[in-house]
Amino acid sequence: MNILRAHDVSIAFGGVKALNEVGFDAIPGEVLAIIGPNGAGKTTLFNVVSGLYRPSSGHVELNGRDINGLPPHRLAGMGLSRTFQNLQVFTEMSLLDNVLVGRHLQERHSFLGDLLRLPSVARQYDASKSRAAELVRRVGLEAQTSAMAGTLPYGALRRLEIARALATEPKVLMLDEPAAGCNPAETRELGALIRSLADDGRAVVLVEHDMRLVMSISDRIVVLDRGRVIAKGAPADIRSNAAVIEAYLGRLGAEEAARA
Ligand SMILES: Nc1ncnc2c1ncn2[C@@H]1O[C@H](COP(=O)(O)OP(=O)(O)OP(=O)(O)O)[C@@H](O)[C@H]1O
Repeated sequence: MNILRAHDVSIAFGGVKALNEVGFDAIPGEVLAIIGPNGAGKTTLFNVVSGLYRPSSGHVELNGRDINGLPPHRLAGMGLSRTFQNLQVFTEMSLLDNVLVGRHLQERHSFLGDLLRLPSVARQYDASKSRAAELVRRVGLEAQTSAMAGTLPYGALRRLEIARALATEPKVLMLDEPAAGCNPAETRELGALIRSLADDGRAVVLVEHDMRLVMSISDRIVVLDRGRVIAKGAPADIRSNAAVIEAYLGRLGAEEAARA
């Protein structure tokens, strides 16, 4: 049932145990949110799962295969793709070219084939170009396909980033703070897009600080605090979970909130 599984993952930086036996499952068709206060370990978990860090213990499995220590480009080839908190778009390139760059990871062609300009390479390029245009359309940016990315408003850049991550045809899409910097209207549109990407059958895993967005699009939520999982469940359960409220507000704040 699950396509991505983290099992008892731990990692430390110097004396700081950033993750302590953390686990979760991601399921096709679902949005799984990873939340927690600042410094809880969310980004570190993303970095472990997407191949940037190797855990000191525990395992990450993609489609039942142990992927510990595999580099991001190998993971992309196996169906896992991610975005970053800081936008990674090329502002001097068109939207289409930005997505084509992401697509490049997916293609197989030889240096010699490129050099000789083989018809098969040209055909592959045409197919990639039309798929890239389709993905630009999929994220709602078709009117700007040929525009320079740098001319877009912030919310559109966030969508472009998602189109680029989709270019490797992932089955697992990991989004690191997809709504960071967006205004409320852009955030709502992004939420609808993210939900629809999961509804298409992908497993979507996201780290996000905007609780309204998280609560409205997630099927399940994992809450981290100081490197540990303190709660897992549906949005309604998480919203009323005492340990979660305390992690966010502190014990005194939680008591005040309960009295209010
Ligand atoms: N490369 C690193 N070197 C040393 N310490 C690190 C490193 N990366 C993370 N940490 C530490 O690990 C802990 C978890 O950090 P992490 O960035 O994963 O938290 P986070 O939940 O993503 O926080 P935020 O919401 O602020 O982005 C923090 O104490 C942080 O200082």
